[in-house]
Amino acid sequence: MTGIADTSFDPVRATEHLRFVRRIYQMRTLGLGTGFFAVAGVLYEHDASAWVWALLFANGYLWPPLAYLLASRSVDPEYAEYRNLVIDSALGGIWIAVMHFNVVPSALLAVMLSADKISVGGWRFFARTATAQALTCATVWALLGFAFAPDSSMPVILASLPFMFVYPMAISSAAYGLARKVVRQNKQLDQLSRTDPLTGLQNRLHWDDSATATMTYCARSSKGAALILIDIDRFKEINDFHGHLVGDAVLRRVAGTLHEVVRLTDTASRIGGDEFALILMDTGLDAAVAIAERIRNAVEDARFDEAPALRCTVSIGVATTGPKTISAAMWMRHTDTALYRAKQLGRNAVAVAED
Ligand SMILES: Nc1nc2c(ncn2[C@@H]2O[C@H](COP(=O)(O)OP(=O)(O)OP(=O)(O)O)[C@@H](O)[C@H]2O)c(=O)[nH]1
Repeated sequence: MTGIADTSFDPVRATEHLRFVRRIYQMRTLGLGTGFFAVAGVLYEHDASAWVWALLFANGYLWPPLAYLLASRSVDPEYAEYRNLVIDSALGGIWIAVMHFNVVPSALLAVMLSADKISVGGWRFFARTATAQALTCATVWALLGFAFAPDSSMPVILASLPFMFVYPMAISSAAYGLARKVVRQNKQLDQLSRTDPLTGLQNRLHWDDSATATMTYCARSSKGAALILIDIDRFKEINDFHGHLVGDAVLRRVAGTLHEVVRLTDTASRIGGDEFALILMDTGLDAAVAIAERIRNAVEDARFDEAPALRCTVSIGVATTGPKTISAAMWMRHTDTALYRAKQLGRNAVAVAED
């Protein structure tokens, strides 16, 4: 802790805060717009003076746009909006006292002003706003000589109905929208955490899950799958001679070749620096070797604008699931041995795991 406030501008957070201000503006417009009628029913019965009506009108229809302007133009829109929410509660407290605690609209005001605070800032924020509400309510109640008339007439109840129905629906709909957003963002995060940023293929994490899931599926369905391990030959030399940017282009080209051969049910992953894995579902050894040869040929034929003289090859090991591969780790080891043999054969070769 340096004790110095962090004043740096974060555009992503600023956009989030403005979105929050807009969301609250919509909720406030709806809540106060319908809440106006709940209070108006009581004011009508009390034969309230013109200035009280003017204040109610200002609170119901002028305060929402004013609060929006104040928050959206503030240096710290989020902080300003939280302050506006406290003001909402304080104003609500005033109206409860002005209504002499007429039970239906007063209870509605108290409940709605509590529910939206909890949904926005949790119980601690609710405690702050409830305190503000209680203070203004007590002050105005004292100024009005502790007037107390809790009975609600039918017209007052009817005038409260729009607020009673519309506002909770809006709060629920906003909460549902936020929950869906969280689910969507979690999916995106999961996708990102499983993707190799350089090649767009699945990363090692996903490969481990896919290999295990494939083994389970094969054991249950008595179907087979093939695993192809691909390693770029002398990749270190490519990096050393042409530079890492060209090395990256080679990695992307090999990944592009894998993208071209996979079907929806297959999985292509980058599982190491220059090592790739392909799981082919429902595929026998011959078909897997044919695909491995296609990959080997495609990489051999590849040319690179960044390094026209560069020729690149891959060594490939192939193994299918079978009695010897009772776990994903064993399947991997089996295929790795085949890949090692392909390297021993002089590289740019495809080798099959021995039974
Ligand atoms: N450009 C680039 N290079 C990487 C990346 N990740 C790992 N490498 C490099 O990949 C190289 C892998 O080299 P080795 O494992 O020695 O293998 P090799 O040179 O291909 O040798 P053989 O496999 O025996 O043919 C290392 O030099 C790593 O620095 C990457 O994301 N980009």
